[in-house]
Formats: sequence, structure tokens, C-alpha cells
Amino acid sequence: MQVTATALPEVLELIPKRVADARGYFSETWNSKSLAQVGIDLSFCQDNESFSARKGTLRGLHIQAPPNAQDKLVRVVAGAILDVAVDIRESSANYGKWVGVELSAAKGNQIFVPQGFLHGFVTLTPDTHVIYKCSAFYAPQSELSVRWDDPVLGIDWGVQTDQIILSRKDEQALSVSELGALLKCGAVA
Ligand SMILES: Cc1cn([C@H]2C[C@H](O)[C@@H](COP(=O)(O)OP(=O)(O)O[C@H]3O[C@H](C)C(=O)[C@H](O)[C@H]3O)O2)c(=O)[nH]c1=O
Repeated sequence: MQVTATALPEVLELIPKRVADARGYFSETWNSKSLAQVGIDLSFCQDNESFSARKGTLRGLHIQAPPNAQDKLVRVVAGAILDVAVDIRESSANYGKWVGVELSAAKGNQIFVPQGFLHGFVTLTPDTHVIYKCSAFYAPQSELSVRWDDPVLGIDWGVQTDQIILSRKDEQALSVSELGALLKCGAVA
């Protein structure tokens, strides 16, 4: 498996090996031993899938607060996305910094987003299927959303803003400074 650190060293791009033959290819898309060998030694407990019909669908930026914080291993099985992680760990020298990685079914690459990072993606194709493993169960009471277009974060999503399709929840998301205040006062758990 090829592992590449991103500009945020805890966020990794992974490309599992594809064994090609006359029929197509085979790939071990998740192997806990292979991940442990690259320092990702944790147990995932929930698999998610989201389907987005239209290009420009943006899901995020989301995080679950402790004690329900999630690590995520994300990949695309149809289409392509720009996947974004934002470091919001209070003591991090990279607080508020973001990284984007294009994930596609064609490339078969994945992104590892650790606990403490906001996560979101925008679809670059119609009919995009994203699947991802989580290291903690869904806990809506712990879930927080931050605006995709927060000027403090300055994320370049690579799509025209008038094309963005959001959920009602994401339309009403917090600013990153509001999120920081909430986490500081422990208002979410
Ligand atoms: C996340 C989640 C959602 N749901 C239910 C709740 C809603 O009724 C429905 C849609 O949820 P939501 O609008 O939060 O889905 P996304 O906007 O794709 O949210 C995800 O998008 C970003 C990219 C993430 O990293 C998170 O995993 C997750 O927040 O599925 C569940 O039943 N279980 C779950 O684990």
C-alpha cells in the first residue's frame, strides 16, 4: 500500500495495491494489519455510504466531539470528490489549517482523517458514491457542523460557489470560532 503524508502530517493519502488481470483488478481496500504497519492502529466499528446525485454536492464540514470522536478512512467507489480535512485540535500548531485530496474510483486512493479534524467533501462528478469507515458510532448529540465557506478557513473547494448543493443542516452550520468556543466550554458531548 502506498502511503503519502499530506500538508497536515496526521492526514494521510493511502493507495492500496490493485492486482490487475484479464478480468479487471483485485484490491484489499482495508486490511487492519497493513494499516497498523503504517501507524493506523485502531478498530473501525461503522461503515458509511453516501450517494450524491449531482456534481457540486458538498457534505461537511463535520466532526463528532469527544467522547464520540471518530477517525475516518474515506474512499470513492463511483465518481470523484475533493475531500477536505481541517485541523481543529486546540493545541495544534496547524489549528485552522486545511488540506484537500482528490479521491476517485478510478485512482482507488483513500484519505485517513484522524479525530480532531473537521471532515467534508464536494463531489466532482454526478452519481458519486463515497464509503468510509468510522472508529466510533454515530452520535448525533456530539455532532457539530462548521460552514464550508468560513473565511477564517479559506478553503478552496475548486467548484463555483453558485453550484454548491448543501443540506439544511450545513446551510445553518457554525463558524469555526463559534465551534471553538463550544468545544472550549465543553457544551457538546
Ligand atoms: C453521519 C450519519 C448520518 N445518519 C443519518 C442522519 C440523517 O438522517 C441522514 C443524513 O445525515 P447527514 O446529513 O449528517 O449526512 P452527511 O451530510 O453525509 O454527513 C456526513 O458527512 C461528512 C462528510 C462526514 O464526515 C460525516 O460522516 C457525516 O456527518 O443519515 C446516520 O444514521 N448515521 C450516521 O453515521
